[in-house]
Amino acid sequence: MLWTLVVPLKPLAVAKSRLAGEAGSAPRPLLALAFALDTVAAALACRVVRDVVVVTDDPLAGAELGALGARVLPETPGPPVPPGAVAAGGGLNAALARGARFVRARSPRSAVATLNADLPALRTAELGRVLDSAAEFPRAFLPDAAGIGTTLLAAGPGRELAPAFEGRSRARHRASGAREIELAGVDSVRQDVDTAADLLAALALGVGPRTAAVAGRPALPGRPGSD
Ligand SMILES: Nc1nc2c(ncn2[C@@H]2O[C@H](COP(=O)(O)OP(=O)(O)OP(=O)(O)O)[C@@H](O)[C@H]2O)c(=O)[nH]1
Ligand SMILES: C=C(OP(=O)(O)O)C(=O)O
Repeated sequence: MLWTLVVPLKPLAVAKSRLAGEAGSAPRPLLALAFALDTVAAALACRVVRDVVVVTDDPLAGAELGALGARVLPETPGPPVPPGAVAAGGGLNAALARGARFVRARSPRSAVATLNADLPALRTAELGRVLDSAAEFPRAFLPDAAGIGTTLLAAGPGRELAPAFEGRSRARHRASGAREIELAGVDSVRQDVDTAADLLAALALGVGPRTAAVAGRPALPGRPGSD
């Protein structure tokens, strides 16, 4: 099964607020952008990913992610949000639902999965295994490394995504009837980065080249875009 991924991204100026003052000298918006670029580059290289739709109102991130090959959907309908202004938006679940509607309006039988934009260690082969596993169920999700949240929520053809992110979303997605994916060896798909400790864990797994450059660390060899 081939998937269209919907990747949500907050405006960089307000993204990754829990990293504020904790991630050494790297500016937080640059880290947030690097995480998103490494996440989307790895996703675009995945054999079972047909395309990637990024839902964001951030003009810089939109331009850079578009240049990688993602389709960029503004989160706020209407005229573009001026640089420096932060759109009101409807929050993460509204952005994801908007992305899923956009995909299904064009291709009603698409398999759709959300993927968080803060997975800088994401490995293409591990994402492929998670999506292959998700294809066995009408809806499925992958818990984050902390075991509290969710990094990926998938809906097969004809199924509503029904995203219930924010906070304790693992329990919410399970209660919604989505199947929890219990694969071993997919740490890079689970390792979201919210805190300085998460960033250290991602660096230990090996991050993509853009995060490595911003964080001042070597990139994981063999990652898309690393040289
Ligand atoms: N488009 C969009 N994406 C969002 C929104 N809220 C969160 N996200 C994205 O959803 C994913 C998971 O969000 P969080 O881990 O809470 O990331 P964050 O909001 O940047 O981090 P904190 O500021 O520390 O809460 C990341 O890819 C975020 O960029 C939103 O309102 N709109
Ligand atoms: C929004 C979520 O992520 P985080 O734990 O990164 O806030 C979530 O897992 O539902």
